[in-house]
Amino acid sequence: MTYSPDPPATARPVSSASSSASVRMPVAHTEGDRALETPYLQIENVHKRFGSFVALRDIYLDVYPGEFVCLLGPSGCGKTTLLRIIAGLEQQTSGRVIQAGRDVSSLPPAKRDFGIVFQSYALFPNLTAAQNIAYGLQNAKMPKAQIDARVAELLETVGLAGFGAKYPAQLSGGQQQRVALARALALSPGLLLLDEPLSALDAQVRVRLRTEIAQLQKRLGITTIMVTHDQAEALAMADRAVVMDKGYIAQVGTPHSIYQRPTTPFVANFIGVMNFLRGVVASSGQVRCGNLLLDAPRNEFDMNTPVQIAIRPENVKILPQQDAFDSSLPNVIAAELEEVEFLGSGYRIGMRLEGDAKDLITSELPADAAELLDLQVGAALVAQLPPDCIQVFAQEPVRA
Ligand SMILES: Nc1ncnc2c1ncn2[C@@H]1O[C@H](COP(=O)(O)OP(=O)(O)OP(=O)(O)O)[C@@H](O)[C@H]1O
Repeated sequence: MTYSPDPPATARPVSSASSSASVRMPVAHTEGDRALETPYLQIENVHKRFGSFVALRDIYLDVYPGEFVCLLGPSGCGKTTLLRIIAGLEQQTSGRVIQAGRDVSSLPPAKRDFGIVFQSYALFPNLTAAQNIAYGLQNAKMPKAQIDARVAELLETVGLAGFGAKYPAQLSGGQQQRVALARALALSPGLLLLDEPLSALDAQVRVRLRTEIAQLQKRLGITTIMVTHDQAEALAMADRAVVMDKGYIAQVGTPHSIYQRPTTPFVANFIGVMNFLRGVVASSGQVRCGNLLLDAPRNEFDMNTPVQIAIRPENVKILPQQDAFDSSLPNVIAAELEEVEFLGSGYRIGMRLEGDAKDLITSELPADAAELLDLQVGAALVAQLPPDCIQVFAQEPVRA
């Protein structure tokens, strides 16, 4: 599945309930060619309250056949609640869930068409791997010979051929999660729901399994929605990520577009690392941060509007000392090295800008570039903030 890197976003209507909330914008739901397709799953204006607490508001989302969508956001933003509503494990306060053209909004989970994997494996401890996988097939009254063949096929699919007779306690966390995945796929559901399926695993298994799940999902072509709070996981696995904040959708897009063009400081700060510098608009293409006048992309803000400019650490360049005097280069600034962190493949450094802004700016450097520099704390550095790598946002609190 391919998406254009800079797709035209289509917007869905904002409900009357949301029109009063100026921070909530119509959200982009589909990208590129997919906007012309019929969605497999449609979330229409879903709201969820627990008592007086609003857990979800104005949720519109279209998920396309075969798509892998990640619901991503900080703890408590509502991603699990949304997944549970899609499964029918939680009832929305209002709004509709349409799957394969069928309104499933009020159907119990058993009447819906999905397989689900939870964070906590949730296997029956007294059943073998094969029996766990066979469980739903037996309930569906499939003949035994067919069940045996299907279980063998599923064990093979999840890389556990030969492990069918083992009990959960005899399997590693990663293997148990593969069994849970095979069980979720057993009845060939139309939709696969994954609720933080990797978060209980150690880092290495987690990375291996995420690649395997993503490959399997593509091979099977099964429409998949995964909840995660791990942005690296979402960026690595998803066709599209849905970034949520405090019960609403902050941005939907390909991992690439969300990383490169976050639409709010919250998204910019949540996905990857972002430097922010506060300032005021000096002209449509310039922002003044303290005594620094920085070139920035043209923006729509009025003169003197308080704004913040954002730039990713990997885009902050460290220049040779002599370039400090090269007036043809834009946004060259003097800084003092304050922190050095070795990342393995390179270094992350923190620099205090000279002048009255005194902000701390982070830069990431490949090891070979860093080795040419004097990375002693207190060293004078010359940094550059390339204007085409800068985004200008309204000044609002950065929430993370
Ligand atoms: N049954 C419930 N009763 C009351 N409040 C609830 C209930 N379930 C969830 N909430 C609240 O709704 C909000 C969203 O919860 P949810 O579990 O969807 O968040 P999340 O984004 O999945 O967070 P986490 O990553 O920590 O699991 C939270 O503030 C949570 O406390």
